[in-house]
Amino acid sequence: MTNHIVLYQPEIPQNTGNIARTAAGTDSVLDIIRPMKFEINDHTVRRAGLDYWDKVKLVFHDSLEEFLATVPDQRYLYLITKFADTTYSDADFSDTSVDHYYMFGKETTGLPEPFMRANPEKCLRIPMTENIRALNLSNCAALVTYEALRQQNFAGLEKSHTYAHDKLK
Ligand SMILES: C[S@@+](CC[C@H](N)C(=O)[O-])C[C@H]1O[C@@H](n2cnc3c(N)ncnc32)[C@H](O)[C@@H]1O
Repeated sequence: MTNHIVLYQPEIPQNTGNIARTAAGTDSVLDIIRPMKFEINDHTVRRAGLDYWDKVKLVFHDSLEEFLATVPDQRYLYLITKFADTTYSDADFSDTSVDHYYMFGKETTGLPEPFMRANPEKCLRIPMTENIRALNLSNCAALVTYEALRQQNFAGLEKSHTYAHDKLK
C-alpha cells in the first residue's frame, strides 16, 4: 500500500515545501499536477522542506487526465474540499492492500468544479467554523494523511525511536 498526497496546480511554494516534508515523514508519494506557479527548485520550496528533498517521492503529471490514468482504482481517490458534506474522518482509509490518493486543490480556487460535481461521492470536508474561508492547504494535507495513517495503524511508520541524545529515556 502507498498513500499519495496529490496537489492540483499548487501556487504557494511554502505550502508545497511543508507538504513535501509531510510526504517524506509518512513515506507518502507526492503527486503534483501541473501547471505550477513556481519551480520545485525555488529556494522557498526547498527551505520549507528543509533537507528532506532526497527522501521525497515526487511524481509530476502534466494534466488532471494524465494523473487520473495513473490511479489503479478510483474508488480510493478522495477529493478534499470544504464543499463536501461527508467528514474526512468518516471515510474508510483502512485497507492496506490498495493505494490511496488524497487530492487537494490549488490555494486560490481549489479543485476544478466540474470534476467535483462529477464525483460527489469522493468529496470529503474537514470541519471548520465560518470564521475563515478555508483551512491552510498544508495543514489539510497533514490532517488527512495522518487520519488515513491512524486508520492504517501507522503502517510503515516508527511508533517509537531511540535517539542518541534521548530526552525521555
Ligand atoms: C485554500 S483552499 C482553496 C479555497 C478555495 N477558495 C476553494 O474554493 O476551495 C486550498 C485547498 O485546501 C483544502 N481545504 C481547505 N479547507 C478545507 C476544508 N475545510 N475541508 C476540506 N478541504 C479543505 C482543499 O483541498 C482546497 O482545495
